[in-house]
Amino acid sequence: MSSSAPLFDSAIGPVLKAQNEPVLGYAPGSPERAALQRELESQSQSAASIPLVIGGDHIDTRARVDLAAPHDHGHKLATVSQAEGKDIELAIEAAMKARQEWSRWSLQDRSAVFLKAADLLADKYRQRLNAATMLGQSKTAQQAEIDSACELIDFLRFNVQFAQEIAAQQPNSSRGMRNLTDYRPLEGFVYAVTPFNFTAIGGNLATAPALMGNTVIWKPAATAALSNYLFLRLLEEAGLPQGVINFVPGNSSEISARVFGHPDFAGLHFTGSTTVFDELWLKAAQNLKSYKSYPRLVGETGGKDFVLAHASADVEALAVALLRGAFEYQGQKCSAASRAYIPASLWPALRQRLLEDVAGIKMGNVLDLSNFMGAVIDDKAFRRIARYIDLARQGAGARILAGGQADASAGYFVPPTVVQVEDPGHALMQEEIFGPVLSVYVYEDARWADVLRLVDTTSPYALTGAVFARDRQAVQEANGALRHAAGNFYINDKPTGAVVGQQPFGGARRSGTNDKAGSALNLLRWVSPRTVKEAFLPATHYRYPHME
Ligand SMILES: NC(=O)c1ccc[n+]([C@@H]2O[C@H](COP(=O)([O-])OP(=O)(O)OC[C@H]3O[C@@H](n4cnc5c(N)ncnc54)[C@H](O)[C@@H]3O)[C@@H](O)[C@H]2O)c1
Ligand SMILES: N[C@@H](CCC=O)C(=O)O
Repeated sequence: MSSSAPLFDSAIGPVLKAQNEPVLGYAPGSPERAALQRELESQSQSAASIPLVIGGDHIDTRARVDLAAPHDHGHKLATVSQAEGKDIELAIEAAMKARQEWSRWSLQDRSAVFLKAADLLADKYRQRLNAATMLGQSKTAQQAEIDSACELIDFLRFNVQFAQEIAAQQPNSSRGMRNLTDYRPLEGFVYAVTPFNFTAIGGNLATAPALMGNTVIWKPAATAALSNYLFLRLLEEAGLPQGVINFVPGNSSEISARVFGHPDFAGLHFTGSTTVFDELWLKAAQNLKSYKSYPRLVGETGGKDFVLAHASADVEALAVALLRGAFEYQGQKCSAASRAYIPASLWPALRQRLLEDVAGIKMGNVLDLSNFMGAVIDDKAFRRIARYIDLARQGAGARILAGGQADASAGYFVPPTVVQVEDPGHALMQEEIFGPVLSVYVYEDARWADVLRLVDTTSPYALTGAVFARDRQAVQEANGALRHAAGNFYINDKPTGAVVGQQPFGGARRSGTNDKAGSALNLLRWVSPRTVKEAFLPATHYRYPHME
């Protein structure tokens, strides 16, 4: 990197308009299916070794943990190096060193790295990253394609567009002066702590601050290390300079203690559970006075996402939305439909159609592409979900209508489970389960207004939600009454599957800071703008006209 590179970009060329990456279908006989199957076979042959990546060095540590396939836990996929205290100090040093040059690169030059990364992912790396996501996180071909290929490519391309639009926003200048906004990166490093469930989210949390000129410490979820490390290698191939993103899998608490104790900590880019985000926020607060600047804390967290049906809803569309919304990726999307409110008049027809479809769902090893569902991520998740199913089985006021028999003998399999509850305040209607469990409350049609209040007040979260109605008045009422109940609100569609550039994603209340991943709003959190005024003809005496 040259130190004569420009300090900031005020002159930006025409903004490149991003397009969403088309989703491939993987139908039998298609070239993408054959390529994916070859890659799955190749990655299944032997266990990978995943190092730390600090300042461009790939470091194998003595402390390591094994990573297994969730759908076949006897199959070891990788051994993952574990960062310890001194590694974190080195990673922070590397980030601060790389910052000196990276923060001076022009936005155009930084953008080129991420645009090249998007192109590499759309082509050479597409099936490699999809296969790693399928094997490591137990996604089907469709679920991997919309995540590790399309959503991640979209994040990379749209963020470049949004960053350029931000840079082009400049203040007015009047005669005798010029004014500029210099979109500086934060003065320090950013800590990206990422979840297991979306390879795209991991990639975005690390790259969005980097695009804005920051350097990053990336702590991936242990169970997503295979796909996340492969993405880091892709970034290296795209030309990301050493030390800009430092990859440190390892013990979360130990890593966080070092990071939050460092005076150059400038921002947290987190996605995961509400409990962990609370913990990290408190750590930052405890250390606040030791930081150079007030850190930016961005966290997208849990959800208890609803589907509310009005008596005018289309039953077929509702049934499909519930099934896909609740059970795709085993219900492990923060956006997953988890509580449903169904009018009594529709329930008999809906129940029949939903249970018939659920009975036809195929679940199993994701190497078999005919499966609709794989396994949940690990033993801890399996046990948590099983506890909720037991609550439904044993507690009064709940009845299991489908599923319920979880089995962890070969992989962590939890079948799609539908529970009907009598009490709309049941724990199954309030708490995030993060598994394939859909709780249904059936209400009297005439109590629509009460149900709107119930949906709004039952759970502390406010991430996604959907209303199904053909009656326009009902749509309007739900849209108004549930304005603060979801950051992403859907009308006659499932509450999952937000697309970058189309439905910017994030929720409020206990679902996070709602900084909308994959939008300009998020990128603005990673800059600390400086206003520059230059006077061409500065005043040469201090007196004003009224003094004459
Ligand atoms: N709102 C969103 O956009 C969104 C998107 C995806 C997932 N999620 C949420 O994420 C959760 C599921 O993902 P998960 O199981 O990976 O979440 P998690 O909170 O268990 O883990 C998230 C990350 O935090 C790390 N972590 C855990 N304990 C930590 C600690 N004490 N200090 C520092 N880091 C720590 C984990 O290792 C992981 O990297 C769900 O609650 C889901 O709703 C939210
Ligand atoms: N874009 C995804 C985000 C899911 C989070 O886990 C969705 O909208 O379903």
